[in-house]
Amino acid sequence: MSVIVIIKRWLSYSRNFPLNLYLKRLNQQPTVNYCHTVSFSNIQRISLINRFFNNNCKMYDWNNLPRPNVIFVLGGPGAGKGTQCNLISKKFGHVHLSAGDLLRKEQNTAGSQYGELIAEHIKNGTIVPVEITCKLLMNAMLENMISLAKMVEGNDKPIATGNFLIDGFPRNQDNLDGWQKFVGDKVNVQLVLVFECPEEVYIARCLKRGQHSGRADDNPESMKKRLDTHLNQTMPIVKYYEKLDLVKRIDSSRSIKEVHEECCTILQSLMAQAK
Ligand SMILES: Nc1ncnc2c1ncn2[C@@H]1O[C@H](COP(=O)(O)OP(=O)(O)OP(=O)(O)O)[C@@H](O)[C@H]1O
Ligand SMILES: Nc1ccn([C@H]2C[C@H](O)[C@@H](COP(=O)(O)O)O2)c(=O)n1
Repeated sequence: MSVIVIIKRWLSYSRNFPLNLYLKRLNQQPTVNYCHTVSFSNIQRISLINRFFNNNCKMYDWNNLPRPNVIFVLGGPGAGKGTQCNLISKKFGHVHLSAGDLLRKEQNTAGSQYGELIAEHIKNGTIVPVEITCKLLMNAMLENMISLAKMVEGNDKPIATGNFLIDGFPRNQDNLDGWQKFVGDKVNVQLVLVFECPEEVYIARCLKRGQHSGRADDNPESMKKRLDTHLNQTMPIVKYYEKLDLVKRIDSSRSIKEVHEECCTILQSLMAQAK
């Protein structure tokens, strides 16, 4: 290891000394460089994201990390977004972040100040304010970017770019506005995949899933509201991205395998263009 590399590592550590000390006190792994995967409690997450927003913590400034690629995944309730994201993620290595899953996790986190609010929105099929959802998404992206990034000797910046599938976002105008405000050009939105089925298929799938999912919204009452939200709030967002020529609509009433094959064709063509 050259002297320059040692000095760089020392500078990287000392620059983050207060944060490292803080994490050490909490028996957390200190964040010496970009290669560490760090797991934070909920309160630390919020504190870190605040630091990021205030741009106080250089370690977590996205300007120091490669600009990630994002594919948004939209579609009605039960369209198969989660199922297809899992398959894409296994085949192509994308990191799958589901806005709904992040919100449910936050809702179930003991002591979360947002728990009740999130529960109410989920039951009513309405959309949680973007400040909460965007913070959860950005924090999850940042954690993944830090663990994905690779420092190369002699290079000041890490090189590995994150490829993210963001499932169930942006769901309405508030989501879109918040995304533009907090994230904007920090990421490269490559594509919006939209999974579509006839309404009766959405309903049948969610009600069947409701027999074992334990979800508070897989019932006929919540389904009506979720479908209404999808039609009146999410579809205008799809139209917005259509004007930017970023949308691929996929008929997801077919078998899981058939839908996956179409996704693979789309992703392969995207990757060929990106080369
Ligand atoms: N192509 C398909 N054919 C039949 N069943 C499917 C298909 N895709 C998904 N499913 C089933 O439908 C249910 C809903 O799928 P999934 O959770 O992937 O949808 P989703 O769009 O992520 O739903 P939500 O937005 O409500 O979270 C699951 O039980 C899943 O196994
Ligand atoms: N951007 C989002 C995504 C989800 N929610 C809430 C409201 C949804 O009905 C619920 C379930 O999401 P799903 O698992 O179907 O993607 O979560 C939201 O408010 N904002």
